[in-house]
Order: sequence, then C-alpha cells, then structure tokens
Amino acid sequence: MVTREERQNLLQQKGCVVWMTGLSGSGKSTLACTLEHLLFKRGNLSYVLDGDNLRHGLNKNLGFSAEDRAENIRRIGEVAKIFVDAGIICIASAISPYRKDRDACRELLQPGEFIEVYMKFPLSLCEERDPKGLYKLARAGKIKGFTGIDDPYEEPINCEMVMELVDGRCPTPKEMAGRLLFYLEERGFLTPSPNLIFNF
Ligand SMILES: Nc1ncnc2c1ncn2[C@@H]1O[C@H](COP(=O)(O)OS(=O)(=O)O)[C@@H](OP(=O)(O)O)[C@H]1O
Ligand SMILES: Nc1ncnc2c1ncn2[C@@H]1O[C@H](COP(=O)(O)OP(=O)(O)O)[C@@H](O)[C@H]1O
Repeated sequence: MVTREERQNLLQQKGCVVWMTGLSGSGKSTLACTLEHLLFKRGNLSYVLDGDNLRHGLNKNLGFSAEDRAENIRRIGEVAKIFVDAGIICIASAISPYRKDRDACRELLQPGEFIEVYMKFPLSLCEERDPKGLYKLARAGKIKGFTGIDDPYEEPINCEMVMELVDGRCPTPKEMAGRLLFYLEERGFLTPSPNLIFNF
C-alpha cells in the first residue's frame, strides 16, 4: 500500500477541498480557475470540479430539484474526498444552495480539510453579469426554480472565507485567489510538514 502521507510527500503538499459556494454568476468558476493557475505556477497540483461541467457527465441524470441538487453535491463531495486522499488540492465550485448538503461534504473530511468559501455578491451584480442569459429567462418565467429568483440559497453561517464587495467594488479574481493561496500556505497545505520524510 502506498499511504496518503507518502503521496502527499511525493507532491510536497497536503490534500484539501476548497469549496466555492454562491449564486450563479457570482464568480465561482472564474475564481476556481484562477486559483488553479496560481497553484500550478507555484508548483502545486490541484484539480477543479465544476458543478456546471460535471452536469454534462457524472451528474447528467440530475436536474435542479432539491433532491437532485443534494445528490449532485453528494457526488461532488465524494469525488472531492478521493482527490484529497490522492494528496491533491481539490477546488469544487457549485452553487450548493443547501447548508446541510455542504455540511455533509465537510463531514466526509478531517477537521480543517474542508475550506468553504462564500461568494457573497449581491443578486443584482450576478444578474447584471448574466453571462449565459439564464437570469433573463428565469425572470421571464422560462426557467422555473432558478437559484436566487424562485429557488432558495442558504448562506453559510461559519465558513472559512467570505468574498465580498470592498467599497462597492468586486475584488479581482487574482486578488481573491491570492487570499486563498495565503490561507493555504498559512495552514501548511502547500509546504510539507517537517515530519514528512521522502521515503520510497
Ligand atoms: N434552475 C437552476 N438553478 C440554478 N442554476 C441553474 C438552473 N438551471 C440551470 N442552471 C445552470 O446550472 C449551473 C449550476 O449547477 P450546480 O451543479 O452548481 O448547481 S447546484 O449546486 O446543484 O445547485 C449554473 O451554472 P453557474 O452559473 O456556473 O453557477 C447555471 O448555469
Ligand atoms: N472578480 C470578478 N470581477 C468581475 N467579473 C467577474 C469576476 N469573476 C467573474 N466575473 C465574470 O462574471 C461572470 C460569471 O462568472 P463565473 O465564474 O462564470 O460565475 P459562476 O461560476 O459563479 O456562475 C463571467 O462573465 C466572469 O467573467
């Protein structure tokens, strides 16, 4: 057996999950990609699990009912757990509107390994961006059960990080990714702890 510790030693990092939650258009995917790039440049291996993308494959049989969203998040959480065991920094980005579904993903991991990041940007900003035109369709009643319009979003209560407007301005993806990088460095996810010795 190759142990998790040995895999982490090989990669010179510790596995964890950075979980982005927030409304559609709040910038989850953009931040996830930016963080992945920063980590890559620093020599760290990460992998993005994007809710929207996974719905084309792993989760293609799921819709947007509360039950289907719960199953969507459960599967993403289980896959994320496998990545953590592989020693990889898993960046998950999904609306994940229900607190209990996010908490269940947290419970799959050891304390400290699940880093919940709330993209706390107002609906008005997300709606203004509307890159896929979905808010417009939801307002017109052509999409039912759209998060933030006629479907709930439950804000995190005790998450690890909140991204929000600063003096009315949205931080750049690089600024936010920089904050996350610092968080990961500070908590020792990106540098091997001294007791991890290279040992083939
Ligand atoms: N009804 C409804 N509500 C919310 N979102 C909808 C809906 N229908 C389609 N979409 C598109 O699906 C993307 C969200 O997928 P997720 O897997 O992240 O959703 S969830 O976590 O299961 O709630 C979301 O993508 P993002 O904009 O990347 O968040 C939307 O583009
Ligand atoms: N920090 C930011 N500042 C300005 N625009 C942003 C920022 N982050 C994302 N965007 C833009 O907002 C839109 C939605 O971003 P996206 O990452 O797709 O959100 P989500 O994955 O939450 O749906 C995109 O057009 C993106 O270019």
